Amino acid sequence: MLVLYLLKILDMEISENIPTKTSALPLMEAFYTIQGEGAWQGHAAYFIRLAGCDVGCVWCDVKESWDAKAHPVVSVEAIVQEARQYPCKIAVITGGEPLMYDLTYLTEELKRAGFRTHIETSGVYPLTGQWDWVCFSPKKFKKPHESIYFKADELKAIVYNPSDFSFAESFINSMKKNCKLLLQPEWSRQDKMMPLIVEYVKANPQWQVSLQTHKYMNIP
Ligand SMILES: C[S@@+](CC[C@H](N)C(=O)[O-])C[C@H]1O[C@@H](n2cnc3c(N)ncnc32)[C@H](O)[C@@H]1O
Ligand SMILES: Nc1nc2[nH]cc(C(=O)O)c2c(=O)[nH]1
Ligand code: SF4
Ligand SMILES: [Mg+2]
Repeated sequence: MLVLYLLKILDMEISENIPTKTSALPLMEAFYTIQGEGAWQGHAAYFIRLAGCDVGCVWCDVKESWDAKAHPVVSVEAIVQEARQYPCKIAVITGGEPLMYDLTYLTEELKRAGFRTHIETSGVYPLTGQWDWVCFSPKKFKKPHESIYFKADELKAIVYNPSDFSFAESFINSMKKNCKLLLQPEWSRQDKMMPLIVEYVKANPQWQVSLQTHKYMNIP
């Protein structure tokens, strides 16, 4: 009885100390551009790149984002205020790994400002926030959290070597029925992997090709 009472007090103290909303986030950069990848490729979008990632992909194209402490913590209000200056209706939250943070308040405020909310994630942390589009890009370096499978609208697998086709296939039975299936070559291995991806998609037409088109357009 006494033990239960102590546990209750402890629980109350802990819950009182947990902030109810994450009102500020480490921000590496935010920029207005064209979504270069995936199902929404070609649409104007405002990108919000949160800092911090512990997944450790050897080929990550934004390693400067990994150390959250190297970037300023910015209030959600300031992030959304900046976003509102642009005419697009899509806000893409990326990183780093954005799901390291509770994104409930950020997505509430973006929606209140009239944005569609899209996320780019490796899915290794539980999904928080209200999302109009979830791009799940699984990584061999860290196992995804199971909350991502049913929520993902797009599975975007990166092809760095031929074993990545079977890695990509290993997820499809867990995904919801209408989830888009995309294969994207790792940028530095494009020349080697592109012919394999083309043949794979021709033989397995449930998959589509995704390219990092912004890198060809020389835009952020
Ligand atoms: C930089 S990550 C940030 C979001 C999240 N951490 C993730 O990995 O999904 C954004 C997207 O770029 C992809 N990406 C990162 N480096 C890449 C590379 N060298 N070539 C191709 N795609 C890459 C990721 O797989 C992910 O889909
Ligand atoms: N233009 C553009 N499109 C993107 N799609 C996903 C990106 C990302 O880094 O998450 C990205 C990016 O960095 N730039
Ligand atoms: S999970 Fe995303 S941000 Fe983190 S290392 Fe991998 S590609 Fe980079
Ligand atoms: Mg990028």
